[in-house]
Amino acid sequence: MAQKSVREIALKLLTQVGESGGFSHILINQAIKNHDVSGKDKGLLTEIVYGTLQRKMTLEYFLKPFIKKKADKWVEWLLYMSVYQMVYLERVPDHAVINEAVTIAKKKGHRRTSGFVNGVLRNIQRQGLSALDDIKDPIERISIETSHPFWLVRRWVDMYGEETTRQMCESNLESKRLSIRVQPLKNTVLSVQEQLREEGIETRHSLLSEQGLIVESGNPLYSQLFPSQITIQDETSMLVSEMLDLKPGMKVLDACSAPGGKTTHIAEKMNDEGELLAYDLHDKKVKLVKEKAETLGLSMIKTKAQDSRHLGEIHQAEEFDRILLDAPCSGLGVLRSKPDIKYHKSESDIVDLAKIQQELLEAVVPLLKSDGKLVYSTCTVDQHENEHQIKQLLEKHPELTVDPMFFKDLPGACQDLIGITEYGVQIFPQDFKADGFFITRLIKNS
Ligand SMILES: C[S@@+](CC[C@H](N)C(=O)[O-])C[C@H]1O[C@@H](n2cnc3c(N)ncnc32)[C@H](O)[C@@H]1O
Repeated sequence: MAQKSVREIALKLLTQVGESGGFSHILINQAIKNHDVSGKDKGLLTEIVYGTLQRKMTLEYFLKPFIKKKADKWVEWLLYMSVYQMVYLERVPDHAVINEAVTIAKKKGHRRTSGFVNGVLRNIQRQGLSALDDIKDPIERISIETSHPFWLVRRWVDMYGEETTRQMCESNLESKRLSIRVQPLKNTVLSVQEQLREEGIETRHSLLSEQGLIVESGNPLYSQLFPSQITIQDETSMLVSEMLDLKPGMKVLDACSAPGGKTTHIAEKMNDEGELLAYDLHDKKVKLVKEKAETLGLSMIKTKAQDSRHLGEIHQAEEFDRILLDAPCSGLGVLRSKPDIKYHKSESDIVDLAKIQQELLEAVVPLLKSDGKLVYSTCTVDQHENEHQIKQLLEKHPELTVDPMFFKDLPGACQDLIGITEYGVQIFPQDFKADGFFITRLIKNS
């Protein structure tokens, strides 16, 4: 496929997800399939789309002095992706980027539009870009330089300090590294690693889960082992089920289970023996969990559509040995793979989510057996949704404590993390170049 088409596809994706959100690698994979994008064009498409989304605010800053009038959204995105290539992709010459942008503008708009695009990009080429050094305020500087909204940077600096925030924001600009989880009831990690190597996929062992492999090169989505013997899952996400202290035969509740990454991990860790009830809000969502379980050949998982805030109406008190509440959250730990989230979330979303998280916690606590353990996790970096939730819950429930064994059970690689507090562990995206997660384990004392 000619590069021209790749950039047109990139523009379509960017205009679509840049405005309305909902970006994921699935969308890119779909576009690759639908348009039959091949070979190195796949890499270019992925790089342009992720890179432009990840750096949108920096690109806006660069473009601002050159745009004097309001342009259509698609024209703005065309300019963003062109400047992205001019600044960050060394292998693509500027004149090729400009010619391509002008061709797309001609095809999609009026002659005036292509003249405008040509003028803006040529002026940038001639005059150069505004220096980021000109931004004196440290929060604004991090915000523009790493393309994170001002409110978010200020919030993170208040919570974690300037240095950690800068590291986190810079780390969010890196490309996402894939990791996989081996279905241990079907294959061993060593043999999977060997089979992947034969398929040209190099991996190394995860430090966070004995079932985990980090992909160093190659694409496991094209492996023969996918999806029945390996699951794509971030290694910090794997750590969540690792921390549940599971044994075969237990009765386990997964209150927010879709699409089922952690549910299936739990079943694998329990040897597929015992009871595992997996809930989520809608039929469509629990269907994903069911399908994932079937694909991996796991039979212990029972799924049902259910608002877990009302689980007390269908379950007895003290019914479960283990409970996982992998709560709905703002997702600020996964900005590397879903960069659109940072432009669409607001502080009021965090307040709303925190309310639901507390309601979910309150609903599942009575269902936990005496001496039972509850893991609370989110894929976000925000004290309000994480540490504060646990603090608030413990104040209301003297029967609960943070399980002291939780900290001992954390893998060696986590022992010195700066995110460890009395309430659990906040893993930052820069810690393992993986998703940011908060994880804690509570125990109900008899
Ligand atoms: C972080 S995701 C769970 C991811 C899942 N544990 C996994 O590893 O694949 C949070 C889930 O909570 C679900 N959810 C939100 N509110 C809920 C509620 N009141 N009851 C049950 N599930 C809810 C969402 O639909 C979403 O699928």
